[in-house]
Amino acid sequence: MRTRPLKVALLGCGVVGSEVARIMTTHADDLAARIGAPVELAGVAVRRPDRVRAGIDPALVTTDATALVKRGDIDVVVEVIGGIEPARSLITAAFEHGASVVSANKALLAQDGAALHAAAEEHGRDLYYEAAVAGAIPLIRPLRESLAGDKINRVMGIVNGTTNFILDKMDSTGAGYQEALDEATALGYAEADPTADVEGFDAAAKAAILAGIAFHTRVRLDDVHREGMTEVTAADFASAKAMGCTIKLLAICERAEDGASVTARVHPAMIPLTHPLASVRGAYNAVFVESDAAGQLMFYGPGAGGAPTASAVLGDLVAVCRNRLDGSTGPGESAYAALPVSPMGEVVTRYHISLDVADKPGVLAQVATVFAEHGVSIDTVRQQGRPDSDGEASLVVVTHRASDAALGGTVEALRKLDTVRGVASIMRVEGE
Ligand SMILES: NC(=O)C1=CN([C@@H]2O[C@H](COP(=O)(O)OP(=O)(O)OC[C@H]3O[C@@H](n4cnc5c(N)ncnc54)[C@H](O)[C@@H]3O)[C@@H](O)[C@H]2O)C=CC1
Ligand SMILES: N[C@@H](CC=O)C(=O)O
Ligand code: NA
Repeated sequence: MRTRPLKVALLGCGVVGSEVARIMTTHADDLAARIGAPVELAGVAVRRPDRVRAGIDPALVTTDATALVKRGDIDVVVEVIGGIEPARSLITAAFEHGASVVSANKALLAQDGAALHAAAEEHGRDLYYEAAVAGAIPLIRPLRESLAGDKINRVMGIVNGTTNFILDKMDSTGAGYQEALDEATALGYAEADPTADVEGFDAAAKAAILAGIAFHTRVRLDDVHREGMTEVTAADFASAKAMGCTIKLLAICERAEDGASVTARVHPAMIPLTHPLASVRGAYNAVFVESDAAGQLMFYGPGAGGAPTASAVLGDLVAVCRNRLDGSTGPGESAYAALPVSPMGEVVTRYHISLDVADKPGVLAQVATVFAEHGVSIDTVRQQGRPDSDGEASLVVVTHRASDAALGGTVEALRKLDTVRGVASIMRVEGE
């Protein structure tokens, strides 16, 4: 074993960073044995230097992250600050000054992954980010390496722990949205600003990363159709239950049937209780991968939280350190397929639409005609009168597979009917 240590700079010492530092210290001997050289925490960049950080030598702590990455003797920079800046400049400077980088920053990778990969390649260094998607779950490496010889057609999963925790609480305990969100924040699952979680930005960033790797195509955050989960109500859960379903915030990346394009989207969806994703509870994540040769694979585990995320960071750290010792680098970006990313209108799936309608003869026929005129085939219709609602009824329509554009046209036309008083909810139905 080499005795001269590999030097690691840690940027950020929050939920994830503090766990990375702890594991680096408590598992130092095992890490050294696995890498073939000791790894030394050479500096820790923080924003609040006065905070007491158990197990971290105060002499290592600095508020000058830029000076730390530019020191020249750093082998690996671990970026767990989050956000776009200063993380992007720090990572770029790290490559320029000879370090490889391990990051958990999905927001940055979804926005600027191509440029960062190019910078890593230019300087002959690694950029690894297993923790950026689905926390501890090994997913990026299996997609990039284990499935490199297969053709991936679909990646669908629950990739945000906070929203899964909230939806699960709302479904199983009847908790309110805010109560469930507060608990997720206290447990360290939610981002500093939970908007990123509940509005689907976090899952969309992960979908962009997954689609890019799965389809060997550059997919950016802006290419991902995104709907959050803040408008999911107790009534939606009741409708889902009536259909034998539950509601999950899903990230779905698909190759078109003709193979000529791809789509990536994040939105709440009903899935049957019999589907394996329905039983993913709490802050757990799970991702289904469908490929030509392997068939269906499922990856499951903790997708958020300090220690689980640090596990993925440490796995990358070991891999990157091994590469440094070998003088090699791991796989970089693979975007050779360069498939176009189609808009949401071209996505084909099933829909659950809940309408408030006038409870009088002929309404059902009128509604059915609108669906037919837009080429959307109805699977089931359920009507129920509402005793408290003065001549109104709820009409729940579940469609066969139709394009999002056709469904959009249908809903627009339905809203124009006098007998349709309102569209209470529209939800996609997946996993059947
Ligand atoms: N918490 C989780 O469950 C997961 C987090 N991640 C990602 O890991 C990264 C870190 O997340 P958390 O640890 O949860 O966030 P956090 O907010 O707990 O920690 C970030 C730390 O960086 C510090 N910081 C901010 N700007 C800095 C600067 N210029 N120099 C030095 N320190 C600075 C902050 O003071 C804070 O302590 C993010 O990219 C996040 O998306 C990824 C997977 C799961
Ligand atoms: N806020 C994220 C953390 C992991 O990426 C989540 O809740 O999944
Ligand atoms: Na992961």
